[in-house]
Amino acid sequence: MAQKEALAVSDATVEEEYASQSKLLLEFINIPSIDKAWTFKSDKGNVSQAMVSISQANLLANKKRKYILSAHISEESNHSVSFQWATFPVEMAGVSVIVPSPSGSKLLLVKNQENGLPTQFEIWSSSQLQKEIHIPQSIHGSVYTDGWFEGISWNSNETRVAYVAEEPSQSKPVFDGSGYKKEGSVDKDCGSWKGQGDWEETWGETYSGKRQPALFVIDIYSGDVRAVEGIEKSLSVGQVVWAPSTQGSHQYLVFVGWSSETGPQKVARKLGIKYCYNRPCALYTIRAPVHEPEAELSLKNNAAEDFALVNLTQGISSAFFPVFSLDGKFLVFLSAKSAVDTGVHCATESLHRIDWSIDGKPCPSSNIVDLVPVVMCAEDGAFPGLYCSSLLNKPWLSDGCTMILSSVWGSIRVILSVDVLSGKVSRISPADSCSSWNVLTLDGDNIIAGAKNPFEAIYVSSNSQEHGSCNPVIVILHGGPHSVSVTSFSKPLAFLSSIGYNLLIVNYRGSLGFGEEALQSLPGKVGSQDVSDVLTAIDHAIEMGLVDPSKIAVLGGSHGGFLTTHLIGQEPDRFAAAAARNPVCNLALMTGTTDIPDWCFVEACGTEGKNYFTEAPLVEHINLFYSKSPVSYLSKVKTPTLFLLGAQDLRVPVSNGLQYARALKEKGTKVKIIVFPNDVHAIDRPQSDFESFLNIGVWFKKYCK
Ligand SMILES: CC(=O)N[C@@H](C)C(=O)N[C@@H](C)C(=O)O
Repeated sequence: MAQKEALAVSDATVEEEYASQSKLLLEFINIPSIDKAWTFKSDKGNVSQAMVSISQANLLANKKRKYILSAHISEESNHSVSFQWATFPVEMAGVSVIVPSPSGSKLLLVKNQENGLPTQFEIWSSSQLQKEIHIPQSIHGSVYTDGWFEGISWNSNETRVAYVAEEPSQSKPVFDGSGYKKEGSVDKDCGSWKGQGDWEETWGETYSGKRQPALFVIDIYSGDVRAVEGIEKSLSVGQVVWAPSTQGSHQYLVFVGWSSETGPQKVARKLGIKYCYNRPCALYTIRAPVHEPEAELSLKNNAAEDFALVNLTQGISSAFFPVFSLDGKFLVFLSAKSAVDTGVHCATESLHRIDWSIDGKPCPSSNIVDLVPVVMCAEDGAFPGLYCSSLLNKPWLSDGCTMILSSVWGSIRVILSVDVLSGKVSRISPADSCSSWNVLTLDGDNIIAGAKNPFEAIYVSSNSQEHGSCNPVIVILHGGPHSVSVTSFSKPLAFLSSIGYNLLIVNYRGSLGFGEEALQSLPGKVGSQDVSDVLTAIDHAIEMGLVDPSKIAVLGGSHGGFLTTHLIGQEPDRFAAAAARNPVCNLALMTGTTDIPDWCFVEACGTEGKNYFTEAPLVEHINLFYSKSPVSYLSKVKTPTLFLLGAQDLRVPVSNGLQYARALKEKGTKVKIIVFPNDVHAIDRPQSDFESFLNIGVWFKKYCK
């Protein structure tokens, strides 16, 4: 009876915790995020216009609401800049992506639609809709707006747009009561059905069901869409831009191609590409198709080699994010050659230049100039190398040779300038600022931005310590493992801080932002070096009086979940509570089910693992994977652990977390499992994000007060 009463009291407390924390969490979830920004020149010299694309969670619809907010930017005589924001934002319902034309006089809106409906292109002028074009699925599927294959580019005279979209679907076999119906048979009786046809490989996590990305060009006046021909079938394409051209000369496109047939593994398989910069890729150029009525004429007047595909970066294993200089004289691009060559999924990048001849034909033997090399080990806080997740499409200052970008430097995202003639890199954001800076866009020469240790940790105090005693701490561990937590605002972390937790965010060795040597020190030592770095950071914080050793919780996703489950197994008395989002718990199970089996080999065996990778692992590798996994320490775990799992995760399939959680349950450890049936690896659909962090907050309040 007494036990029943105690249970009822604890249930009521938990209910209250859910009610009060959910109100607070909603406040954070509703904070809008800035996604992109553009600026436009105005007639008045010191004034320009800004357009900012913002998104906000719409929990009821379980989608993101997108809207646009505009501003006038004026530069005063003392060079200070002020923004006059429009009174209200305007919602962009149903819009997948917006792309202003180079002069700013036209705006392209792309609306991808579901259920096989045509993709809609809308061209707007400053006052009205000028043209609406519907592109049926027989021409192409959805336009790619994923930030990786994505590329939508206006030509310089603003008559055509090149873009990346899903190739049209393959025809499916048709059967009826008497068997197979031959293709093209027109008999439309109701006793037939469509079969599945051949299974097609995809690029894995977040690309499930997506068809191969292919190149198209649309004439915005006639609405005529042309597929770009001459690109081999095995090449997935993305990030297209128009090459500069002079009047009368042919127009070329430059784009990135990822082959699914080559690569170090020599397998005809597309391996997962999301968060994986180690997939070989190159820059290509090809002549843009011409539209009616010139098309037929042009074909007659040209030799076949004029239309041939040219690989511009044969000498380097990776080339992406192509950007032409303002004068068109050079093409700058990023490379993840270190990731490709070592097999580590994300590594230090390098920046390169190709000198471009506007009049001549592009050639495969272009000289690649190394501008910013990979930095192995930065001395005394010096530049650690490039870690950029994107480039602006117009990153140039008015001198035409200074490029502005943001990159990670230690645990901080900084703004850098790079002189693309000399390769000189300078840090622009203040060296004494602990804040992370992200470049949104440039307005002339103004930058519009949102605000000898081998590893670092960021300590966030919830600022409510009573009588010298510490609030409980949550150790936060990023995934990857080659990724990084920077000092920027994070809604879920702000929420956890607001409910009374201090945060210890550890960038263990292997993180981005500290040079290539520290990054490459981890593969082969996962589950030991990274675990010991985290323990060192915790001990250091305890010594500094920042952490009470009896009140430590740990939270991590993916490889951060690997560390979370390793820590509660290797140090069973240290952690009062744990939460793991799509954790890697058993590499031996993961290798046969993930979209990146090569990752298991490289992280467990070291960069040599790249050469051992096979779809049919040897038993010695399976044994090694098991011994390096949290599952091998499972019998020691005592910490109450919450599991948040996305059932559609192709990266760390749900079976990894479920197997481990069920095994903990079997041995009597306190476990709570929430599976989100429609979520992928990131668990970031608004309702799932909300439910995840609410449960993390309540779980920690219950077990780590
Ligand atoms: C390369 C990769 O995706 N690794 C996963 C195991 C992982 O840790 N992913 C990171 C990006 C994450 O935070 O989800």
